[in-house]
Amino acid sequence: MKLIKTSTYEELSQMAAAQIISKIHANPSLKLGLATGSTPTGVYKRLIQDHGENKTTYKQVNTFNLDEYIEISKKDPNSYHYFMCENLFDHIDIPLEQTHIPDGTAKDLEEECKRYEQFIQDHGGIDLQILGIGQNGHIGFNEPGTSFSSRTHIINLSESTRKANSRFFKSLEDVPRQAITMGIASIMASKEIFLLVSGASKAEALARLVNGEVSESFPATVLNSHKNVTIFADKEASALLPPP
Ligand SMILES: O=P(O)(O)OC[C@H]1O[C@](O)(CO)[C@@H](O)[C@@H]1O
Repeated sequence: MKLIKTSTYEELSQMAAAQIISKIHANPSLKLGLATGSTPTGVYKRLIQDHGENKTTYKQVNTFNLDEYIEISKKDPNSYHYFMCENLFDHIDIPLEQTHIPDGTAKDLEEECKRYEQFIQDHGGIDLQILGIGQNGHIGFNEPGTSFSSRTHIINLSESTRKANSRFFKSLEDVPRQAITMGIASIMASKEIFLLVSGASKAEALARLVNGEVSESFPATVLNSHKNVTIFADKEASALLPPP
């Protein structure tokens, strides 16, 4: 794993965005895996800014999001569909039909998981996956204990994840109890992974990922066995890492 430490969140976002943009220039039909949550929003802002200033085009890019809440309509401001439109898709020239997110309102959710997994494979897989990390080590919505061989599946959200995400909802009660998420094996099948880690609240998780043994009890540790991972971490998130 390559670790890039930055002084600030702004620098982290700038550096990760610059690398994503250069990959799109090198491969205009990049298959780009996307994450939600607070961490990647700085990167998305810079992609939008660069699209305005330098006209980087997304006309041939396909995006694949990691996850979506179950039983939240796409029009609900708390859905990840809504989040992605607000934070990225509505501000760049990507055709909406080339943006893909699991459908948490599908009638047959098991079937939707199978469809989404197959769909990614039919597109030749993900070239570059952007990831955040939960304080409990979750990647996508794969909570501790999720099998490393899991493919896209339905997950029961842990209370700690629901609590962490309740900041976006009116109350904890409103936070969904389930989501569809790409599995660990689906994420690991990506050719390259950028993990974005920001803030003191993620310092322990990052230290455990970097120093710890690979264990299903802390899903992100699986990244130690991927061949092409870059971690972008700001100063606060790096605080508990051993000195170089
Ligand atoms: O960037 P945040 O908001 O801390 O979220 C971390 C992770 O948690 C999730 O939002 C799910 O809870 C992931 O999608 C994200 O990568």
